[in-house]
Amino acid sequence: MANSKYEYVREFETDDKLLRNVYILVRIDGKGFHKFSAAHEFTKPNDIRALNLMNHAARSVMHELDDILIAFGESDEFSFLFRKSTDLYQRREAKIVSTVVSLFTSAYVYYWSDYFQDSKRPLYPPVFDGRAVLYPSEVEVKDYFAWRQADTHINNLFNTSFWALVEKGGLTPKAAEVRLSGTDSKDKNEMLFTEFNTNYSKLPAIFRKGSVLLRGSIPKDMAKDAIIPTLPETLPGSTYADAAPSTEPSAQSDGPATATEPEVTQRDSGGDNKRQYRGDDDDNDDDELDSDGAEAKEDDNKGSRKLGDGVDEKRPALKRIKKGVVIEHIDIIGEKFWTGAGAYILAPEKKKKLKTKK
Ligand SMILES: Nc1nc2c(ncn2[C@@H]2O[C@H](COP(=O)(O)OP(=O)(O)OP(=O)(O)O)[C@@H](O)[C@H]2O)c(=O)[nH]1
Ligand SMILES: [Mg+2]
Repeated sequence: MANSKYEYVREFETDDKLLRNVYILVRIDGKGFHKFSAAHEFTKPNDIRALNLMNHAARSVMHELDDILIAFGESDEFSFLFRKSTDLYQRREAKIVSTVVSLFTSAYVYYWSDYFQDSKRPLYPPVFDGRAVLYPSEVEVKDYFAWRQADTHINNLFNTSFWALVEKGGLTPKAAEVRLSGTDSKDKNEMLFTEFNTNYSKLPAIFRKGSVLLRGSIPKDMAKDAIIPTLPETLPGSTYADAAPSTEPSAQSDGPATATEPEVTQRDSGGDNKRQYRGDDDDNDDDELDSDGAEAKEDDNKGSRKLGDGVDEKRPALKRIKKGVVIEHIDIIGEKFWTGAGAYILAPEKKKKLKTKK
């Protein structure tokens, strides 16, 4: 296009390239989801439809952007970690963040009715914001994800306790808050177990641990936009303690166990965390191949992670697999994850010619 006299305005654009050779973490968060969740009658404290929809939208982002290594989601937020060497959009911050946010939001709306089956679309357009943070080393990356999962644990235990007191115990929101003030994790576990017959460690792992999206093996015939299977036992109307037990091997069979939870304790002082919601409502992997171009094949499940909620032993053997995005609800706090399922994330990067998308 020929230059025009107006073109000088381009000089006002600033360079927003992110530093090279450091991890790029993009976190998106729902705007005003306190209101959005109330307007759409999300079940409390966790709505499995909403969580699965978030996971679906995040999976769409990972399908589109190959350089995302792992994503972690809870509540109305998702974090995406890009490989250190990514050259996506020449590392221009605005393009990276806006693409992630836009893709996530459009997928959230696009797939809405697959999860909220009684409505065609949300009552109003949901909004997500986004930011990019740079992390120089593995230490910060591990601590970042530990921070988010600890947040999930703290908030979910609080919310589960709070709503048990309100919905089952008949307390007012204010009284429930007072009751929980000054309690730690152990106190809340004990209260749930003795007063509400709820073993917290047996609640579905998706609620307690959030969702971890990894690059892994999925069934050959699984479509890119496959609907994420719901935990049927958590629907409908089962807001907390009635939900079916998690089948993790580490879950304990009786007693108010805390052993499977990350080592985080927080004494509640009454209201410093917005995610602890207190009910004041009145105010392209489809044909992805291995690097050598061959379709991956396995005789059984050995050596591959499986899709789903960690209930591996109940799943049929995957005769034919391909690479895709696997959704797990596992501990990412601690070395076990980073040397096991997540080992590929921080492994030295293979030298390869990076694609540059514009
Ligand atoms: N009932 C219910 N509410 C949820 C669920 N997931 C998220 N929410 C709501 O979404 C909120 C997310 O927390 P925040 O991101 O801190 O709150 P926000 O209203 O989105 O505020 P901003 O992010 O600052 O715009 C929670 O406090 C809940 O009100 C869910 O599964 N069930
Ligand atoms: Mg929010």
